[in-house]
Amino acid sequence: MSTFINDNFLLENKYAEELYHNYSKNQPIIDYHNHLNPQFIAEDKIFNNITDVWIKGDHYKWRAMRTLGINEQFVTGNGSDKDKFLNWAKTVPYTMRNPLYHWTHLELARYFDITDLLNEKSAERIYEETSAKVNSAEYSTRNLLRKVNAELVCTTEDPIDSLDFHEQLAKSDFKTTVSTAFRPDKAILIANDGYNEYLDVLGQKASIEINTYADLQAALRNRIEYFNANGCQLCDHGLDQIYFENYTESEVVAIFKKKRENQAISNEEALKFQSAILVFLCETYHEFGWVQQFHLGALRNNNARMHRILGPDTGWDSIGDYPQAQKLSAFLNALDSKDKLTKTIIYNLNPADNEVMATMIGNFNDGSVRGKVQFGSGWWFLDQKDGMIKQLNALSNMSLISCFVGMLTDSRSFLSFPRHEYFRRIVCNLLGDEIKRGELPASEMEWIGKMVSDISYGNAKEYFKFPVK
Ligand SMILES: O=C(O)[C@@H](O)[C@H](O)[C@H](O)C(=O)CO
Repeated sequence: MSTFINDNFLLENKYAEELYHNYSKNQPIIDYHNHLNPQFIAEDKIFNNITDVWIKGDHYKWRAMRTLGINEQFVTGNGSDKDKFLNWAKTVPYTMRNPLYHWTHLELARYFDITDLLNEKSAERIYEETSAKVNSAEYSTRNLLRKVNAELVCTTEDPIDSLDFHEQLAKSDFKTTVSTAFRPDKAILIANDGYNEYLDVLGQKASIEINTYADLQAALRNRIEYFNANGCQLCDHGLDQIYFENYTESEVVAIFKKKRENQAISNEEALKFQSAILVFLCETYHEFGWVQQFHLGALRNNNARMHRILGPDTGWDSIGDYPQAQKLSAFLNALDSKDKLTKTIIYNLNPADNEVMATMIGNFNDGSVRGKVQFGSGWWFLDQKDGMIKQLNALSNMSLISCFVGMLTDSRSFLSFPRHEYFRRIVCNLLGDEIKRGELPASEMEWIGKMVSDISYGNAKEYFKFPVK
């Protein structure tokens, strides 16, 4: 057995080991937010090689390779898949203390039973060994999900997307439920390039010509009904901050009219519109009983040159320093005041906002639902050991970690599910460490084990109430 990724990886004492092995390890995975491609699952795609399934689409790896000085040709460019892998292998030893180092070796161990370290020396052999397996029926997309005991995966779709693959999967005998999250940010961000062109497509999909603000609301509602009819129970927003400006309905109607007439709108007008449409959407989510997610604080597409070449979500984003508390509080209060605040998960990208979020959720946990408003797991740059521990500590210190719905991969790769194991080991070690130090009673192992089991699976099961196939 490798001395590195072994059965007690990240577990520093017997209490942590007992909590992980007896109460967490075997819990199924509910991956309630990711960016996986549902077509690959529906068609049960067999990947060409390890690069195809493990490096393509993974901007975490891309950033590390670029930082090491690897030419873009071997990151996202026209380099061969094998050369891209060899360059990734060369990079791995330099990722020590970045979560990629742990994730890489966890994934090689869990999917391929490879416990050797990945580096230039082992690269060729590991490429051949993993690629031969990946390019086989045993490693088809559905089998990759079966290997990790995934009970449910929730992809992320735009209102204009078709859910044909989700419909196909719902009718299939594939045991893993494949749901979706409704992500309408493109309909909100009125100042973005291509906004009117996007609305034209949205109108076609909803069979509603979008000329007025009321038309836009009708089209979005139409698509929410379509998503809901296909089992969607979740939405997702990735915004720099919550928008909550004072506006009147007539102002918003006039602003939208100006936009549809291709007139310039001011930043203030854009914020008024974004505030109004976001409230409309959230009131509709409440009507449909959905869970709403807000990913707040990313500073996106910072490298204009590379954004022009590669587009969004390709590794050129970073942590923003937007103010969050005041607008978020006013926004949640406005919905709560009308009894239209649905179950909500808030994720921050700036760790300076951890305590803001951990205390904010308490303002609207009104006793109506257990854990109604959640502080989401460490996201993006924070979904590593340090970031997860900080989020868990803030949540423990200022709310109830026992009601936490736990981990999600937020990933674009079908080999990322050991991130759930990574998270579960960290949770068990945090609690095990406090038991060892006498800060939690060792007499309550069963109770603490139940907490761990709930955070690993049971709380998400109860909170989302996804239908089980
Ligand atoms: O929700 C987002 O916008 C981010 O999660 C984004 O998708 C990012 O590319 C990501 O995958 C972070 O894990």
